[in-house]
Amino acid sequence: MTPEFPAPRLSALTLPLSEVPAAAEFARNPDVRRLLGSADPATWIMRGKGIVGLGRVAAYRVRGGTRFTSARVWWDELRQDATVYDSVQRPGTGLLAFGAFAFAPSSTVDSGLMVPELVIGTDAHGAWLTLISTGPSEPTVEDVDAAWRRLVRAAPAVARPEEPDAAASSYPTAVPGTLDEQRWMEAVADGVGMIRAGELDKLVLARDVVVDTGRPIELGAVLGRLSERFATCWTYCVRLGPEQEGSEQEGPDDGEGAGRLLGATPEMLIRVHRGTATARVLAGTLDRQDLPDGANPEDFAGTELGGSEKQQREHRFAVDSLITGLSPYADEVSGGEHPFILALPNVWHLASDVTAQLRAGVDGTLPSALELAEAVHPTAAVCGTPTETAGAVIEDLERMDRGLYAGPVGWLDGAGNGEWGIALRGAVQLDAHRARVSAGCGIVAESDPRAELAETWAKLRPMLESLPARWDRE
Ligand SMILES: C=C(O[C@@H]1C=C(C(=O)O)C=C[C@H]1O)C(=O)O
Repeated sequence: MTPEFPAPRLSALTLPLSEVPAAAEFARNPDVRRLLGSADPATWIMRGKGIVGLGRVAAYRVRGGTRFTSARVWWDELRQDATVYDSVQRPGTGLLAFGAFAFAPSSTVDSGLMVPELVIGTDAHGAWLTLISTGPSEPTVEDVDAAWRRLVRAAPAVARPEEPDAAASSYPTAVPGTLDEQRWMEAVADGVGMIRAGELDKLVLARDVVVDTGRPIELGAVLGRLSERFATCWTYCVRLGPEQEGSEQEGPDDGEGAGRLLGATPEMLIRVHRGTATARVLAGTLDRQDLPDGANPEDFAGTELGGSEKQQREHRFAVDSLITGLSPYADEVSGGEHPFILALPNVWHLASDVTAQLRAGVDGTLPSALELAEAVHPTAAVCGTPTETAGAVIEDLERMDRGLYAGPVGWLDGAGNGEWGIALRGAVQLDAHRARVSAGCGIVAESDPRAELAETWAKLRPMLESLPARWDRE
């Protein structure tokens, strides 16, 4: 069921932020988190840098096994027909789309891309702004100014958590989604049995909970809180489109936010910047709440993760799957031999950074970030080994449609650059005050269902604690 959405003709104008009069105040401190008070932002933020998209001029939604290919065809057409004026020329400048893709080809949830009207980006070299409009005429600086005034609303102040960080391992406002805790642990036990029987090597099983915050979710505050607390993760947010199924037109925002995907992921599926691909593979987790009193955190994580044969093996499956997916596109793939420990506020992970120099294909062009995201998704960090078997077992045991959870989320530009994270540590908004939050764990032969359940709570915590965030208006 692939709806046909004609790609519109677009024009894009990218300027250094300093050349946009209306943005003069923002340009003095171009921390993109300051834009989070704006309506319906799309985000990709790490340490206050990254990309925020406001408004939208085009969107494409698709389902099924060809979701990546269809989206790429749509983007290629749109990009070839577009007129782009870009005096900055860096990854993320010029034409840009945010996107999210369902974990499974069988998902009944839409995947797709959406092109914002205004893009504000910052990287180590500076800040820029892109205005994207429909029609062939070149946008002017006056148009950019007008769009800024219309779309940008500064954040009120800092985001604060509404409730103190809960130390408990369960949350009264979170009710089980598809499987309750007991049935999910039974599914894990079944998975362990299949692994021990030699049917597969590794399996990632997830579960979902539904959170009701009791009043409208303050999106900007939630994103502000996530990006502040999980500064070394990528704070993502994208809403692919209006909620009417199969509609290609941008409808009025129903104000409910249904379908919006948001979170702060520590895992980079694939980043392409000027012909170099990089990935951060995670697998192997330790809850910080398990730190014994008086123990040294680094030593504890080093022993429990670095020194654990089970965790190292779990990790290796994930690295190998990434390298296998990437190798056909690269002359050389390096990294992953010596996993390091990534410390996050809630957990420690075993992590590997992998780098590849991309090779041009038969048509002489380098693969785009989206092409590579398709090639490497799903890695064994979120699916298992072997991939096909694990995918089928997941559907059977989890009994839920993962939707956008654990799928690629991120952005791409007109030159093929992009960053696609894995949509983890996130939620999908169900309506104004409810969200579905999902988390999973790698299962191997030695896995214990109760320990895996505790691990899901550790991974759910970032969202459960951030969803009630409010802007501090004092
Ligand atoms: C599946 C999730 O996380 C993944 C699984 C991990 C593990 O099993 O140790 C670690 C990081 C992620 O690759 C999740 O956060 O939901």
